[in-house]
Amino acid sequence: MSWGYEENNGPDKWADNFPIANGPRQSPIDIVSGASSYDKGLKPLSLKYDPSTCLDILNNGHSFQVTFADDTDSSTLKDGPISGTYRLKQFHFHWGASDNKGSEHTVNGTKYPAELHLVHWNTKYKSFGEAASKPDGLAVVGVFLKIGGPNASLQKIIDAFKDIKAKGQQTTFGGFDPSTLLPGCLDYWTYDGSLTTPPLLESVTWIVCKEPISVSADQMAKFRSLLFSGEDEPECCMVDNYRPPQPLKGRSVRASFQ
Ligand SMILES: COc1cccc(N2C=Cc3cc(S(N)(=O)=O)sc3S2(=O)=O)c1
Ligand SMILES: [Zn+2]
Repeated sequence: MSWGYEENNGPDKWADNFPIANGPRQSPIDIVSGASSYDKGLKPLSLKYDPSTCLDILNNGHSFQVTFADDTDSSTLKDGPISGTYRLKQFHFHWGASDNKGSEHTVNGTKYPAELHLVHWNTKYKSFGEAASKPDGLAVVGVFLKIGGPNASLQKIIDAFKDIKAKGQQTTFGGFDPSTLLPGCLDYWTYDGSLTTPPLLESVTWIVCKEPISVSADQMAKFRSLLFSGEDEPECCMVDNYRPPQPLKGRSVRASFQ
């Protein structure tokens, strides 16, 4: 039985096969804004994405992800809390069965209906796979989604859902610019954490944007039409694919803004 988000294989069971689930720097966390400390040494994020590096969109049975060519420095994250150059590998989302839950990080206990993760790896390592096991190997930019007007950029992604409804389905997805998914203000919180799904590796510098982007209720309903299940299996809607907040265990959360 592989990991998932059901009662019998969900977040409370992951430690059985992935003991790091109870480690010292697990993600996500609840961000208590009043407890975060403004760090004037934090630089603004430098995100430079090249739409021509966008390759395909895949339903991996846990979420859907858009994958990028990462053999050059065409799509990168620099500055912010990190040093060096991190390359964009993929982005994906987590969301709820209803609009009152779905995000992984929470802010003062508030859950958003969804959360976008843009996954980058440190080019001081030879490959994504090698970087994923290093304490400074990955940097994930998290962006909250809140219910509001329809999001034209998200609609391009939603239009591809018909080709990736079931687990394992994939289709080409080119020319998409992920910077169109970023909020206007790039103020962020940052802390040392982990992957929020197995293998739960403690290799992530988290960069969580304070400002959410909008998604309409109808667009959120389209996310919930995707399936965890494969095309030959009983249909199981892809919803509530989020891990709840984990213990802070003494970590500090820094803010790039006052
Ligand atoms: C060898 O390490 C590998 C190899 C291939 C894929 C992965 N990944 C698995 C889970 C996972 C969870 C992420 S999240 N929700 O914290 O942003 S990002 C991510 S991943 O790095 O794509 C790790
Ligand atoms: Zn994620």
